Amino acid sequence: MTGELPDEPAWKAPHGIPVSILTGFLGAGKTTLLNRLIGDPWFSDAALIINEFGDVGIDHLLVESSGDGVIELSDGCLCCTVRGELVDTLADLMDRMQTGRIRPFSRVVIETTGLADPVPVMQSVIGHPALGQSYRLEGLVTVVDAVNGLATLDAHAEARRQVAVADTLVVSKAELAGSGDALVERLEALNPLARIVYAADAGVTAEKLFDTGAYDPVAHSLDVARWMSSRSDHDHHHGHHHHDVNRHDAHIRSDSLVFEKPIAPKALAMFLDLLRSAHGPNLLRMKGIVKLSDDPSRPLVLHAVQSLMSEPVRLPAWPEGAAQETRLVIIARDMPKGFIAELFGAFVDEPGIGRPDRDALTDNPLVIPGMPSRR
Ligand SMILES: Nc1nc2c(ncn2[C@@H]2O[C@H](COP(=O)(O)OP(=O)(O)OP(=O)(O)O)[C@@H](O)[C@H]2O)c(=O)[nH]1
Repeated sequence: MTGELPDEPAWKAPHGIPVSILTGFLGAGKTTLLNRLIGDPWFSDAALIINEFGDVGIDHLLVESSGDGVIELSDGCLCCTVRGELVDTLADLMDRMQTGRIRPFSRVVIETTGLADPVPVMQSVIGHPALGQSYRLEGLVTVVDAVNGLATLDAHAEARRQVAVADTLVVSKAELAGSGDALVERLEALNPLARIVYAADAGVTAEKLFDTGAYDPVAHSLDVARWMSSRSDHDHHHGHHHHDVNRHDAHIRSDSLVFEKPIAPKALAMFLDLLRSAHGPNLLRMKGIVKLSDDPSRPLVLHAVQSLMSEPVRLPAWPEGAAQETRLVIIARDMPKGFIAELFGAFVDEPGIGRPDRDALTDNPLVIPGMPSRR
């Protein structure tokens, strides 16, 4: 779970119960959205973790309490509140399921409070040694209010982070806001990885919202092709000018790269180690699909939140319609322009003028102790 690359190029299916996180600033419309979706059959084998029962207004759905604060809704969804640390709640749910005290669930949705920084929540899922065996991070959904969204993004760093690290952005209250173009443009600039949907769109079902297919792009219809294509290409061709549109967003930047030649697994491992040790705290989100030299027909999918990387998944084949080349998109704070391409180039390409060379980088005395450099 700490991001070791698999030694064997075997197909590796994702494991663990998928955990989706729903966030959004105060009053953005998280509860309204959950209320609409909770009747979906998708929720019947889910466990929903919320902050307070009152928040979700599910009273009409309550049937029975299985004791100690886990309740079962009439459609089967299990519901509980966070008590103490989130990791304890997740561990407790798993324990109860395994000991037969609550009915089995096959997915988890966590609604965070409006002011929460979602990164520690995500890290508590993928960074926890024991929980990481039982759960995997499926994705982060952030609700943004079309009426107040721009002002909220201006005023609150937490709101910008919620947008910057999301897999999916849901625009609520669009019917009250006229053209939401300025908001959408701002969201795209803050996070070119995310797909943007409208809360009022009837096509937005629980399954479509929460199952990102992040780790299984062959079975799902193509999260990878989407996040690696349209808007990151746009980003390429147009440089980064729209990152400077708003001074508040100036230090959150995305950087992406495309690389055609297959990459040696070792070179990739070194690149990732160095990226995380040198840039971990500022790295908000990374997604990538990598063409490895051991078997270029089976790409590796990478996901990271800050310095924590989910276990990489080796796909059996390239997603249909996706170009068969390595693509990495990184969203980071205070990242020098072109940093990723420079660093990547040092590991996979010939070192060039103005590009740090591999030996110099791996000898860097500033590399965090304990981070293997695998020379
Ligand atoms: N018109 C309209 N109103 C909405 C929409 N979504 C939410 N609202 C309203 O916005 C207000 C806040 O919505 P909530 O769903 O409670 O927001 P929340 O994000 O759960 O709020 P907190 O729990 O306080 O963080 C409520 O009055 C909702 O009725 C929407 O899509 N359209």
